Parts: sequence; structure tokens; C-alpha cells
Amino acid sequence: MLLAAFLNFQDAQAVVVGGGAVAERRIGTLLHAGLRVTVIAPAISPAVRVQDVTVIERAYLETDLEGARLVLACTDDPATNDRITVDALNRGLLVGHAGNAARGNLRFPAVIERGSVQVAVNTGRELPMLAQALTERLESALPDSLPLDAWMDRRSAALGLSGTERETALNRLRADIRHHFLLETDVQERSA
Ligand SMILES: C[C@@]1(CC(=O)O)c2cc3[nH]c(cc4nc(cc5[nH]c(cc(n2)[C@H]1CCC(=O)O)[C@@](C)(CC(=O)O)[C@@H]5CCC(=O)O)C(CC(=O)O)=C4CCC(=O)O)c(CCC(=O)O)c3CC(=O)O
Ligand SMILES: NC(=O)C1=CN([C@@H]2O[C@H](COP(=O)(O)OP(=O)(O)OC[C@H]3O[C@@H](n4cnc5c(N)ncnc54)[C@H](O)[C@@H]3O)[C@@H](O)[C@H]2O)C=CC1
Repeated sequence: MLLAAFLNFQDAQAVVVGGGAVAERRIGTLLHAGLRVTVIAPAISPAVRVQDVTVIERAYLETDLEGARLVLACTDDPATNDRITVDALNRGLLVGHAGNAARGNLRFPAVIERGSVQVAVNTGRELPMLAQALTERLESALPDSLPLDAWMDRRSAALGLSGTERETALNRLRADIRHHFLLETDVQERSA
């Protein structure tokens, strides 16, 4: 099993090697998470160029990894992707290999978002259509709005209490959230 975790990589430096269709999709994901992205490839597509990235138009060199915290090997040459991946692993970096994810230490899930909530699916292998289908199913089960701020306020207030009052308030909140998703709960716990 892989470690399921969400990484705070705001302002971290990413190096994407390859400037084609796969790089384009991954760059969108990286920028959305606040990373700074440098793209290195001899041929960089217009769709990559228009994104907020630094572009270096030439083939990959190992020194390109200096300063990077995350690396994506997205070229169409498997041997180059292998080399980038080994170089990055040797430097202790996070690296994704576009053609053979098992060689790297980073996999990309299918993701749905509602406000600050993210639901990610990884199949543990190369089955992106399954990951997409599962997230679509989850999306249709998510209510349009999640009263996150109200729930946060109630949780903060509950954490400010002590003893049984705190426990009761947390149990009520838990029950109300479960009710929002039509999940079974002890009815007595719910708010009036
Ligand atoms: C291992 C992994 C990569 C990793 O984890 O680093 C991987 C690998 C490969 N994908 C391939 C193909 C495609 N992938 C997509 C799309 C997505 N692929 C994603 C994830 C992953 N893809 C990871 C496994 C996830 C899991 O299973 O849990 C999604 C979910 C997330 C994302 O990319 O950000 C994203 C949905 C985006 C969305 O939701 O919009 C499409 C387009 C489409 O479907 O429309 C195609 C073309 C159609 C097809 O071929 O299926 C190929 C074939 C290469 C070849 O042709 O040789 C390989 C390599 C191989 O299979 O070895
Ligand atoms: N993980 C995924 O979701 C998917 C992965 N793939 C894999 O990703 C690979 C790339 O796919 P595409 O983006 O569609 O290819 P593409 O042909 O659109 O782009 C390839 C890019 O690699 C660059 N490149 C080639 N040699 C290089 C080098 N030595 N140094 C730097 N850049 C170099 C090219 O200049 C070009 O920008 C495929 O070969 C396949 O193995 C393909 C589809 C989906």
C-alpha cells in the first residue's frame, strides 16, 4: 500500500521534463497546488507555453534537478524517463514517471474538489479510467454545498468546552454531518 497523504507544496519548485500532452495536464495539477514550475524539453507545445511556467528549450541534463523538490519525467522517450527518475531518486526527490509509475515514488490520483475538500482515488496500478469512474460516482453522491464554515465554527466552539459538554457538542456535530450525507446515526445526538 502507498502512503495516502496530501502534500503542502505551496511555492515549492517542480521540474517537468517533457513539454507535450501529459506534461500539460500535470502542469495544471502542479500550478493548482501552488508549485513553481520549470519545463524542460526541446519541443514545448503551445498549450504548455501559455501556462505560468518557466521554459527551457533543450534536452534534459541532470543538473536541471538542482533546487527541485518534485520532478516529473514526461518525455516520450522511455530511456530518458528512466534516467530522470533514477537521477531524482538518487537526490531523494519526489518523482513521477509518466510511462511507468512504478519506477517513481509518486502517483497521480483522479481528484474531485468541493471548496477546500479534495477526494482522491488511486487504483494502485495503471487504471486511470477506473479512477475517473470512481470519482465521478463519488461526485454524484456529494451534495452541491457543504456548510464547511458553519461546521468549522461549531467544532471550534466545541473544542473550547470541557468535559461532557465538549463531548456532547462534538457528538451532535458528528451526527449532523452524518445526517447531511443521509448516514445512519443515533437520532438522539442530532440537533433539534
Ligand atoms: C499511473 C498513472 C500515472 C501516475 O500515477 O503518475 C497513469 C498512467 C497512464 N495513463 C495513461 C493514459 C491516460 N491517462 C489519462 C488520464 C488520467 N490519468 C490519470 C492518472 C494516471 N495515469 C495514474 C494511474 C491512476 C490510477 O489508476 O489510480 C488521471 C486519473 C490523473 C492525472 O493524470 O492527473 C487522469 C484523469 C484526468 C481527469 O480526471 O481528467 C488519459 C486521458 C483520459 O482518460 O481522458 C489517458 C489516455 C487514454 C488511456 O490510454 O487510457 C497511460 C497510457 C500511456 C500510453 O499510451 O502508453 C499511462 C501509463 C501506463 O499505463 O503505463
Ligand atoms: N501518465 C499518463 O497519464 C500518461 C502517460 N503517457 C506516457 O507519457 C509519455 C509522453 O506522452 P505525451 O506527453 O503525449 O508525449 P508528447 O509526444 O506529446 O511529448 C513528448 C515530449 O517529450 C519531450 N522530450 C523528448 N525527449 C526529451 C529529452 N531528452 N529531454 C527533454 N524532453 C524531451 C519532447 O520534446 C516533447 O515535449 C508517453 O510516451 C507515455 O509513455 C501517455 C499518456 C498518458
